[in-house]
Amino acid sequence: MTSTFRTLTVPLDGKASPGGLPQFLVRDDVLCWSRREAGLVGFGEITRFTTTGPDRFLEADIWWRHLVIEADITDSVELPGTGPVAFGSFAFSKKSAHESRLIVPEIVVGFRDGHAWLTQLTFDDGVLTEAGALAALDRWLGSGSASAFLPDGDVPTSDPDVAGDGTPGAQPPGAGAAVVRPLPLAAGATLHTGSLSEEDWMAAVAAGVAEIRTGALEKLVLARDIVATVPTGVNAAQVLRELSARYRECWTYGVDGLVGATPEMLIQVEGRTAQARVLAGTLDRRDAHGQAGIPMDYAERVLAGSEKQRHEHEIAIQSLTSQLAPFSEAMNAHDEPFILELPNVWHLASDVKAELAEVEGHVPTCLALINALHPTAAVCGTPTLVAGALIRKLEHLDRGPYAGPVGWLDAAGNGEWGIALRGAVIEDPQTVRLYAGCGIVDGSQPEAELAETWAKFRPMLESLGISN
Ligand SMILES: C=C(O[C@H]1C=CC=C(C(=O)O)[C@@H]1O)C(=O)O
Repeated sequence: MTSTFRTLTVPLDGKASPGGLPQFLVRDDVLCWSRREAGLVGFGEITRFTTTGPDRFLEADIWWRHLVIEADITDSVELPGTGPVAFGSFAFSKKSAHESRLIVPEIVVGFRDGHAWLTQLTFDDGVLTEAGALAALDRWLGSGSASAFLPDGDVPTSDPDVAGDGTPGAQPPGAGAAVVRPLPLAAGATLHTGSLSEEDWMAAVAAGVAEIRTGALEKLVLARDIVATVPTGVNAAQVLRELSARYRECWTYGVDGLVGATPEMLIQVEGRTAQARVLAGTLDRRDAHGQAGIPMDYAERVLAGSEKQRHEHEIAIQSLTSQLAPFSEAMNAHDEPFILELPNVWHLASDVKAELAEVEGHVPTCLALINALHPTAAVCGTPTLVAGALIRKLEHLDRGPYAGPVGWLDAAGNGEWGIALRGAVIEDPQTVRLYAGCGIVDGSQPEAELAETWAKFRPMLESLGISN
């Protein structure tokens, strides 16, 4: 690649899009990071970096820094997420065959704090203009309406080469804004066993508990997969819209076939401030009759009042804060965890905030932090190496990107990276592999953990139109 990497960011009129970012989730191939009405949506791809192995985060960090250091950036908005941006997804395991990736889109639409913007990214020669960026957005949306988002209402002259060049399969931008209720059921969809049958997975949980009782480790997270076959084809854009409408406390992600809505923030970096949301401790909101009738005070008693759940949570916070400490000047975590209410489950949650320290004259980038933080006890266990080895022995599963970091980063090192939970990989247009796991400690019951995996599959099953 010899041409210069160039980007242009211009403001959009957020008010012209009252539905915010989910309105732009109109294509199955969008790159997505969204929470409530804010976030980033990417269209197209101008380059990508892929890698495997133990140094995947640092290799990606170096690649990205090299790319942006020479970039020609015009940015009149100047917020985290403006200018050059890459979306990424990383394998959970350093031994995984799955490729970790950073993808640089051609177009990004961003919303945050009442601001909206559009970025065009390119290696091509030629002048980047607001009109050209809007025309490119139109092309991805398959419409001629992007100019309605200009702050002053001007209708720019579109680039005649690209204007009106609707992309096959795209829907008009408004098409995805409304949430369809009740959820459409996918005709003929079926579910299949993944790597392990339910019985074999429960045996693995029992083996994990036995190992914990020997004192070899304190906590272990065991996951399993199931496969959904959807003969009518998976509508990824619809899945993303459903997840972002229903799981408003979560971060909805879509990167190269990996889709989901995670409640767990691995690390969010904005300038010198880093934040994380640590979860551990789960209670299904459905009662024995399948009704979501469990009251909050019951959840508080069972989660916050349970020694097992508190212990599991304590281990998760300890694992994050001890890894973050060397990069921080100051850190605060609430003494008491809070109850996070999601449509499917309750969680015991804690938010951690750190003021980042300069290391060798630089604030660490989000990928440098991820390199130190991943895998946390919430998805692996404690001690990490013992838990990791046991996961490989007991799960019989390459987790791929499940439970790995997923998110975005910008040229300044800002970014948001969740842990890819409550998600799935769209393996082909009719096949989706769903993943869910549970923290296992002394006292964990295999049947209860199996039931918990079904509660954690629920967001994806519902958004795919499969009821359980
Ligand atoms: C491993 C998963 O959840 C983790 C995050 C929150 C609560 C968890 C738990 O209570 O077991 C898990 O540690 C998953 O959703 O697949």
